[in-house]
Amino acid sequence: MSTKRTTTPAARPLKISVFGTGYLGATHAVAMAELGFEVVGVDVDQAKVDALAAGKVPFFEPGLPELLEKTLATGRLTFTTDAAAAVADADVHFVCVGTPQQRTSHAANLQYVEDATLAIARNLTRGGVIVGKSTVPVGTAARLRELVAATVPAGVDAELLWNPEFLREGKAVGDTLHPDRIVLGGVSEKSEAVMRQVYAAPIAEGSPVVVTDLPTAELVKVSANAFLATKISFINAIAGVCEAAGADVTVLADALGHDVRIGRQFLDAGLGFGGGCLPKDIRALMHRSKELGANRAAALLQQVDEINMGQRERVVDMALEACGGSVLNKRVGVLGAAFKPLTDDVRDSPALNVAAALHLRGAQVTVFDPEAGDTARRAFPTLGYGTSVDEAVEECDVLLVLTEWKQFVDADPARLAGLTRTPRVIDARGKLSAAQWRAAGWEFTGLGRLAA
Ligand SMILES: NC(=O)c1ccc[n+]([C@@H]2O[C@H](COP(=O)([O-])OP(=O)(O)OC[C@H]3O[C@@H](n4cnc5c(N)ncnc54)[C@H](O)[C@@H]3O)[C@@H](O)[C@H]2O)c1
Ligand SMILES: O=c1ccn([C@@H]2O[C@H](COP(=O)(O)OP(=O)(O)O[C@H]3O[C@H](CO)[C@@H](O)[C@H](O)[C@H]3O)[C@@H](O)[C@H]2O)c(=O)[nH]1
Repeated sequence: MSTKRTTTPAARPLKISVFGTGYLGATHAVAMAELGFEVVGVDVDQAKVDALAAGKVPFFEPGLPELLEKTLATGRLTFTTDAAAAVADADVHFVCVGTPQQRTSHAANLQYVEDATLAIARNLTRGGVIVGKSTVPVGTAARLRELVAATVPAGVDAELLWNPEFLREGKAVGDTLHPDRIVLGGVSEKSEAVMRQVYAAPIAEGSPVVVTDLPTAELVKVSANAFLATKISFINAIAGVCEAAGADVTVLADALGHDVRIGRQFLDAGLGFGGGCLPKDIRALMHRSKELGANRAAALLQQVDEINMGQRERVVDMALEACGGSVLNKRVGVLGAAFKPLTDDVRDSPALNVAAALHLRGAQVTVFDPEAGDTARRAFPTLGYGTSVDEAVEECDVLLVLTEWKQFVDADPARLAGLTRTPRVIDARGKLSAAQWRAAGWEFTGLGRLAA
């Protein structure tokens, strides 16, 4: 009996294009190359592409420069501004471009996502999978699908699916290589198989895969950020009660955190959330919820946003109070400019908002941040900047700790006290030891920690 042998051609390794090489896209491109794929990163910003191609990460992200250098050396990773060439050669195309907040409506600006998706669709010469990773309002992917269908050249088989990203800045490399979940929205059997190939390594490690429809995938992402934001605003609201009642919000948060249903993470009271994600994402969800008539979600998020922004005003008021009602001509030392430690990102930074508000009231502000000095200076060129903790502290009438970099938390309060005009500190992130600073002669105020 003769057996007919069917030979399946060995699968060609997938080639990947990544559109947008900012905080998300650069990390994703490097991580995909680290996983063994041939990757091309595409951006409209020539300077960014040149820097990455030369092995320089244009922002601060721990571990990324080393991995960029390593993957560039393999020859698997390249960067270009030539969308057509990048698309023609790849099988899977990730959309990682920005979705910033629109100035007036607070809705997400989807222009970049549309442009990048269209650039991919227009240049597809054979079948391909377009994978949305940017954070978008629910309903966007379905609309993009129609655009793609109307744009791809005749006979080309293109699919669009949504695979939102949950990485944190400062931990972006680890989060990308070892995601705590992989959400795939709107896949077909074929594109699901392709995505399982892309994420074979984390799936083998145990990352759960959630396969769902497009709207659910889009909403998982913004709901995750909305929940995190709500948790922070919750603890900040409770911090207000603690202050009024003479309780300590840090001890309270620790006690709450022992309940596994609540958990300790994202219960750090203080200056509140900022950055390129949480603030804009809750506002975009607020806007979209109203459009959809889901007014309760919009009302809840409005409160979350108001509580959060109120924390910045509260710290400004505390600085005014500390200086006897006015900061005019007072020297204010500010430790921290980034929206959180381990990043140089100052998008919607609470620290810089507070520094700028005090500057506007006539204070002589000196800001120091170990990594975000340059980005801060570009965003707020009129503020004063120091190059060390000492320079920010020197001759200050009040010191504000606005981002909890380890070097600020570990600083020696006794030595710093001697540099000031008046040793008076406001700990807006709740990470300093009140007892230690007081023992070193500082007048210490912390949000929600009056009793500490
Ligand atoms: N930063 C994060 O931690 C993070 C995490 C998860 C999700 N996200 C989401 O990812 C998206 C990107 O965020 P980001 O922080 O990386 O923004 P970013 O501003 O750092 O980067 C966006 C990049 O896209 C480029 N770009 C714009 N139009 C383009 C086009 N047509 N083709 C190619 N490149 C183009 C820009 O030049 C820029 O380099 C947003 O939707 C954000 O909400 C961000
Ligand atoms: O207990 C806490 C925890 C955080 N923050 C603040 O919250 C903000 C956001 O922090 P974090 O979530 O760690 O930063 P991002 O890198 O912006 O990451 C968020 O936004 C990303 C973009 O959407 C998502 O991918 C991540 O999952 C989500 O955590 C920062 O200003 C923090 O200082 C607090 O005030 N208290």
